[in-house]
Amino acid sequence: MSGKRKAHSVAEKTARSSDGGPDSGGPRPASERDARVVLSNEPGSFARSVLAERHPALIQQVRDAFPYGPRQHEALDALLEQNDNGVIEPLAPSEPGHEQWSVWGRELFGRSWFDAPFLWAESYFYRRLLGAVGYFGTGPWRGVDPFAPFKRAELRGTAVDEELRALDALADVPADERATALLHAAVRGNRADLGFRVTEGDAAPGAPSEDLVADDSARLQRLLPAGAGVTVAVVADNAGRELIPDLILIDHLLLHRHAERIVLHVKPHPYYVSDAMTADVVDCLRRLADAPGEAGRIGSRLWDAMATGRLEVLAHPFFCAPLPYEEMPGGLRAEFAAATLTILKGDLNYRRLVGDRMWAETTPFADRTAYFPGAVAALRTLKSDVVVGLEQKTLDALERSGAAWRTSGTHALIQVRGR
Ligand SMILES: O=P(O)(O)OC[C@H]1O[C@](O)(CO)[C@@H](O)[C@@H]1O
Repeated sequence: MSGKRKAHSVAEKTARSSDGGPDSGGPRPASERDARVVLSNEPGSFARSVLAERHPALIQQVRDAFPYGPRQHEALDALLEQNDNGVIEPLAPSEPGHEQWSVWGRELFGRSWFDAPFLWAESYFYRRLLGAVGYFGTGPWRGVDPFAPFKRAELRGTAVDEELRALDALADVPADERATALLHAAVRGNRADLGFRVTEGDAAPGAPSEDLVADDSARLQRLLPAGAGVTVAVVADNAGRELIPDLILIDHLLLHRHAERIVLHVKPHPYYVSDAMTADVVDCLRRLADAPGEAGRIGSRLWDAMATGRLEVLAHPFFCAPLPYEEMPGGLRAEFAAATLTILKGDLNYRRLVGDRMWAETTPFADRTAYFPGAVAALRTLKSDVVVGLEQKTLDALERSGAAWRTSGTHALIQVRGR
């Protein structure tokens, strides 16, 4: 299927379905063939608001967070102008990734950002933002994460202190209850998304309303019985307040031998504001290890697990590619195939897993992920229009509620497909 997909032009890939619903409003297509790619050019759509509102706000936040020189300010001005009024320009031939992006963007350069697939446009925006601040350059700003101040502030915050203290109360509860609590904390952690907060106000975890629209947690637990001695892959999403509960869940899986080895996949460079890189894993491990009580014990166990190789961090370049997982390269496919279960965190990973299209919401999750090499679980807070695997009665109730349940971060899901 992926080979066939790749041969399609962007025009075919983005063809509209006959239902024409731009966003959450209209009925979704009945057939898979008709599900259209999410674009950002529909007035009033969520995708459009990300490009039109979040991206300019983000440029401003990054600009304010660093004492950049004239070169960076000019490049950020140019990116803002292009984002608002201009067309998509290719990377300069001297820029790292130029060749790769000229293939990925072949049919999109010269067009408006708003006409490109949403997934592509967001991904390229982050690549251009990093370019503008000199992240890939040869000068002194090379490798300086433009989102580090936001990630650091979050990690140092008192909310994290409270979340870590709460672990003391969990230390003595039976292992299966603890497992459920930690699983839900990892799902809820996905609400702590700094990108989401650029324009939404503080939508952090701890707020009420973690409403699961699908809950396959029992299936997930059956896939990882205690003592199984297997390898599990965890594809991380955000750093800080999301990665901390992810690491705590990882510790639980290792401690109770639900997994013998865990591979934690992170981004190779800054992405979608708060996405985790190796440096963020290190910061979170330090935060845990330096904490008193149970959090500190978890931190030192994880530190040891890194030393023995039971916990390994990988940063494959594909995680910053503007592509669905269906088009993952062979090496990464083999990694996932070797794992008994791959757990994908977050909204963006979900979009890439099922495909960033306006699927009928009741399309089975197992069908959309049949291509994935091995069992796969999605732990996600809903922050974009894409969703599959809902039961009709759940969907009806959500629609009747009148709430912006798809995009407001108030709802979450745990979906699992076995082998
Ligand atoms: O951090 P997460 O859960 O992947 O969420 C990122 C989400 O934020 C957005 O960039 C903007 O809301 C979405 O497009 C994206 O799916």
